[in-house]
Amino acid sequence: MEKQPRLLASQLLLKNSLFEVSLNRVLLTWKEIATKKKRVSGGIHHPFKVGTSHGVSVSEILAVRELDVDSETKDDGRWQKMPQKSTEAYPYAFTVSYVERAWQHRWRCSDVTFHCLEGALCQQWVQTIREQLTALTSRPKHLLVYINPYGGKQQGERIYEQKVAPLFTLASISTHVIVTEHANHARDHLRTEAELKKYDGVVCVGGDGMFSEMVHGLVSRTQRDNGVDQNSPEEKLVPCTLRIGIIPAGSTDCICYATVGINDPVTSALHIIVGDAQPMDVCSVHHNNTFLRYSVSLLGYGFYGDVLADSERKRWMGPARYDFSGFKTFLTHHYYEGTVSFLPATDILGTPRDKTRCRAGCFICQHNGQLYSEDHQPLFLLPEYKGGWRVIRGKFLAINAASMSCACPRSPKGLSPAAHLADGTTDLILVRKCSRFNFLRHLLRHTSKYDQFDMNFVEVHRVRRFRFTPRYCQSDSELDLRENGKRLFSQICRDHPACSCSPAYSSWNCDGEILPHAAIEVGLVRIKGKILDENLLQSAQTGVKVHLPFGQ
Ligand SMILES: Nc1ncnc2c1ncn2[C@@H]1O[C@H](COP(=O)(O)OP(=O)(O)OP(=O)(O)O)[C@@H](O)[C@H]1O
Repeated sequence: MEKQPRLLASQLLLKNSLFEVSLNRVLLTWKEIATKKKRVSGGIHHPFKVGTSHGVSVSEILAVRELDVDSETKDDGRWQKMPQKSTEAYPYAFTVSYVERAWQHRWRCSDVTFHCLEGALCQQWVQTIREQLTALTSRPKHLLVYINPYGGKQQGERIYEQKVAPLFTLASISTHVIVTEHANHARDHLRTEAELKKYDGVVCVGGDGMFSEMVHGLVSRTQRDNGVDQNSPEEKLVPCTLRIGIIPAGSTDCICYATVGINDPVTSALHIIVGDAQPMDVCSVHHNNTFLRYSVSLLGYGFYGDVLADSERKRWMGPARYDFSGFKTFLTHHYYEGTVSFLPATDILGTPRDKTRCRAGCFICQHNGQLYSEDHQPLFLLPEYKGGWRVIRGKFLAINAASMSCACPRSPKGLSPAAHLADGTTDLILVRKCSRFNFLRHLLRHTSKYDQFDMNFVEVHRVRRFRFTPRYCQSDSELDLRENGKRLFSQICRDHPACSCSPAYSSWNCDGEILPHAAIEVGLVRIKGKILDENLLQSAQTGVKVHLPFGQ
């Protein structure tokens, strides 16, 4: 790495020991100076070992502030440490708040306070560090925050006020906070009223449903402002300029978990503050050339659709409704007949069953993503688009399209562990009709180290587009009259699951929302941002810049 010129270097006091503190454009470092008389005065324990160098990347410094040493040590009646002689000799101090990487992808805010001999030196340090922070252009300064007070355990407001707002204040981020009053409040506000030019990003405090509202609001607004028709699957979408941050406060928070590696509001807030971003693939779902929804994680028909439909009727149960409905749906063991057509992604690196895992700076995403950059020819001109469709008819317990691993705390490797966040594909998983026992084996493998695709009734394809048509209709609106009797009968069966007959239709679970149509066509659009976090793909921010939708 190129050696950076030093901006400042001084000997400063830290926890009663002298440190050589140095700053360049990239790093703030401090190293204890080994002297015979190591301690300047009386000994308190400190965690820094002599001679060990400590460093924090400038991009992970949250704030710097001058400290009023007098007020820090004056007697206000509360318990406090005895004033140290050393701080009398070094009466000026500044504190640097920075990101500390804790365990399991968890980030925490840490402080380090340096004491100086002179006030001018202290101010110089504060000013120089502030200048470096101001130069970081990817950091947000003004955020629009939506809180769902009813998501998850209904703790959204408390989580924001107690854990997130103080960090935004520390980092000098101004916020406009809206507590939603009804479902789709955030989506509609973003789509119509929000003065987006005033903000550097939008943040949702809630679960996957709230994130989905933000995606729909922002993407729709951008297309409308630019005169783009979302109903046409061939239409090239205009990129959004704002990013979306997620503070997890929902029931499953699958998107946060899959992108950050952990569901922790403080970690997510810190990722937002330092301006991390992660590109994401987005599926657009159409029915008869009418746009229905976007999906960023799971599109599930059959099992996951039925679980959602049942759990929505049991919202009063809280997060436990998913367990209850999951168990109930497993017992009903309904399968659905239909035709799945899909366009395999043949020009890409990686397969759904390889051992790769998407990480920040993922090579596969970068390589495959090149295909979708604006500099390349439209996808529908690629040879594979001409007649490359495959068709599978059958009886399915589940049809799932995973645009990301869909990892969550219950299934840490996810529905499709090797799926990529931003490679322009989705993993289509078909689970054919099988015994309850085999289906249970398949489901349990999501929570174990065993391959959930290594079963003869399961197949997985990495695809660019797919369609599904249920057996009993050409399309939902062109129902075959002869089948009407079956549909009616199936509805009765659905209402009375003791009957062993399977209903004709399931619902699509689109990122936790029910879709009103069974017959759908799915293509991918691209939401693009940039990746700054080096350890993992994980970052709380999603750079919302939509690129190519796929054409036929
Ligand atoms: N004020 C509100 N009142 C009622 N519903 C709301 C309100 N604000 C948002 N919603 C809706 O609540 C639904 C669920 O919200 P959210 O995703 O935040 O929590 P969750 O469903 O518990 O979590 P997850 O989606 O992660 O399982 C969303 O679809 C959203 O549209």
